[in-house]
Amino acid sequence: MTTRTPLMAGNWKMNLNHLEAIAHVQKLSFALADKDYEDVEVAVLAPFTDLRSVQTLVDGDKLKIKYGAQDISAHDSGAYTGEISGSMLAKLRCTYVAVGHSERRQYHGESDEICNAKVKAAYLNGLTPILCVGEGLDVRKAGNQVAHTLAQLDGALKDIPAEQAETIVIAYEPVWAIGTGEVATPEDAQEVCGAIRRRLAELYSQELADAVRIQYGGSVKSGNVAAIMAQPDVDGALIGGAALDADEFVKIVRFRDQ
Ligand SMILES: O=C[C@H](O)COP(=O)(O)O
Repeated sequence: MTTRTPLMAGNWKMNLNHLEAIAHVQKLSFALADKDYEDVEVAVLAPFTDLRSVQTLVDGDKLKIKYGAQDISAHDSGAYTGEISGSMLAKLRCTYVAVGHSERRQYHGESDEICNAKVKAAYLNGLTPILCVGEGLDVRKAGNQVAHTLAQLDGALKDIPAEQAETIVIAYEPVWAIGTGEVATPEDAQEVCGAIRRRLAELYSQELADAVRIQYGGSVKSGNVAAIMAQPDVDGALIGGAALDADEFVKIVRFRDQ
């Protein structure tokens, strides 16, 4: 049986300037001990303007924490004002990049086609995409959460070969649970995460599906993380608000103690 190392990733969203980012990562690095990294991977997804500072700190202090960006351009380079390319992120030695977060889909009109292009841009530059999928409240109320989420998955993975897809991270984030304090029940999370894994097996292979990490995101806190992580198809969390509090984020990383 495949062992999947849980990935606890803090998505800072549009919070923490580069000075605050340094202080925050330092606080995390002091609080986290080597043993915390033994069976959990820890990452932060920082604003673009923080990444160079985070890189310098991580490199200089040889920290085990990984870092990445919250978005990536679908384009390689050129006249795309305001965009940040995958090669720029790779140059900053980012490991991860979020693709298709619901806030990008909602406020920036990102379609599954755009997400697909961004997943391709990430792989082209050696970055690991954290592909975000999940349904809104109306879809959930209609009971269509699985079909909706799998359609997003299919769209974003179009023409992505198995040798790339085997490293992807999928974050299931029901939109109605993001930043609302409204956490999905562990059973809600398992229902969709399990369906995502089964779809990966259909699209690729059971072996690949067993290797891919699927996170849950949406109002994750130290008080609810253990029950969510106890679900068989949940391999980590994408944490928003609670990741801005270093002490709380460390408790989430130590979910086995909660
Ligand atoms: O990327 C993180 C998610 O949007 C969850 O955010 P939240 O933990 O503030 O609900």
